[in-house]
Formats: sequence, structure tokens, C-alpha cells
Amino acid sequence: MHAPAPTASPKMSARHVNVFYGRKQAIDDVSIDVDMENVTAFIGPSGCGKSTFLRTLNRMNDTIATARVDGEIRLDGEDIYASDMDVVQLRARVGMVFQKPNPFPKSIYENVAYGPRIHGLAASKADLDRIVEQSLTRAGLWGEVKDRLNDSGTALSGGQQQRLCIARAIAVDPEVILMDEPCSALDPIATAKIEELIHELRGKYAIVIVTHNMQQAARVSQRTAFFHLGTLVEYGVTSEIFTNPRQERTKDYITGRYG
Ligand SMILES: Nc1ncnc2c1ncn2[C@@H]1O[C@H](COP(=O)(O)OP(=O)(O)OP(=O)(O)O)[C@@H](O)[C@H]1O
Repeated sequence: MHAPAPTASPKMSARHVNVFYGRKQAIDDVSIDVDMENVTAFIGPSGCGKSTFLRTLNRMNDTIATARVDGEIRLDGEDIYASDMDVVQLRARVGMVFQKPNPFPKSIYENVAYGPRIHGLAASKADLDRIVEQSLTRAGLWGEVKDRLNDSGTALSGGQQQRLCIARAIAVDPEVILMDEPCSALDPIATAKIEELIHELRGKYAIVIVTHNMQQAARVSQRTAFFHLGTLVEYGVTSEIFTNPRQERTKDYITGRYG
């Protein structure tokens, strides 16, 4: 295992994390730091454990009955697997965007307003309106939807739906946004918009993106972690991983020898 890249102020840090599905081990002794300043990409061949590890960062694995996580994961120094951790609160702080856009079958407004309402983030209707506008603006969608906030979220195009899901994550004022192949169901134009958005959101949130697409990792991230067979093979500055990988397995993957 390769040491995590040094960062001045890790937002999240994982140490010696193992994940099992029943008796099968899917993640083997992974340690990594994620910071606010850089977008971090997780790359690696299918089945190497990228999504499994991503899900440990906001305890989405809790929803899988056979999954077991050990090791330590901290958010601003706080152990997210501690027994007194409020998981609903954690998932607001560490939001997630999935492969397939999954807006609620409700209006565009409600998709964004729901989280702030249940988390008590708005003191009034005007406050909630402001959060909805700000979140949709940050997600690069406001201009396209401001005149039809009562239309159903599911009636939007795939790319718009994904930006709506990003707005929904942003609305609860997260610190970290996890994206699990957020563009894999999108066409190239919608993909470009999401990538542009990731650039704009960098620094406001710690962003971790799982991607199959190495060009995408190179375009959107400043740190890249290469996973293989459940292990973290190499983690470092994206440009170096792609031009001068230290590990043979990384080199083989980025030059297309497998994957
Ligand atoms: N819910 C589950 N139950 C049992 N095994 C699982 C489950 N989810 C994933 N696995 C297994 O864990 C390993 C890692 O899977 P994971 O989906 O994390 O990999 P990945 O790198 O994200 O793959 P892909 O790029 O294809 O999405 C695989 O062997 C997979 O079959």
C-alpha cells in the first residue's frame, strides 16, 4: 500500500480501512486523506472497490446488510463510525451523487427544499426560497429552471437531473460531496457541464469522484487514487499519476494494458 499524499489539512482521513461483504474482502487496508483544496478522483478497473470505498466515507455501506467496515475514518478529526455519530447528519455533511440521476418524483423546488426543511436549515419560506435559488445557482441549473420550479424533477433531461441532484446535495450545506460515476449516464455535452461545475465547486466542498474515464479524472481532479483488487496502489498528484506513475500496476492501467 502506498502512503496517502501529504495534505496540509485533511477534511477526511481514512486509516487501515477494510471492507467485507460477508466473508469476501472488497477493500484491503486503505489509508487516504481528502482535502478541501483538491478534487480527488478514484480510478481503477471494474470491481476494484472504488465505489465500495467511496461509500465508506458517508456510511452508505450501512445500508448493505452483508457489508462490514473496519479501520478508522475521520471527518475533521471526528470518528464517523463512532456509536454516537448521527448518520442522517453525517450524510448531510458528506453528500452523495449517484451514477444514475435519482431526483425525487416531486417538483424541482421540492427536490432542493426537502433536505433543508428536514434539517431545519430555513427559518421561513423566504429563507427556504433563498436556499433553493442559491443551491440551483451553484449547481448551474437556476437559469434553466427558474420559471418552472413547480415542474417535476423527473421531467428534466438526464444532465439537468444530475445537476438537480447536485443542487439537492448542496442545499444542506455539505462539507464533502462524493460523486459515484456521475456522468456515466450522460451525453458528452451534459458531461462537460458537470465537469465545469466540479471546477466551480472546487474549494467550496471537498469533492471525491469515482470515474471509469481516465480523461475525466485528468480533467477534473488534482489528486488521483488508483485502486486495484481492493487495494490502494498509488495516490498522488493527478498530473504525476498520469505522466510519471511510480507503480508498475498504475502504469499498466493508465496505458490501457488492462481495465
Ligand atoms: N452489495 C454487494 N454485495 C456483495 N459484493 C459486493 C457488493 N457490492 C460490491 N461487491 C463486490 O465488491 C467488489 C468491489 O466492488 P465495487 O462496486 O466497489 O467496485 P468498483 O471498482 O466500484 O467497480 P465498478 O467500476 O464496476 O463500479 C467487487 O468484487 C463486487 O462484486
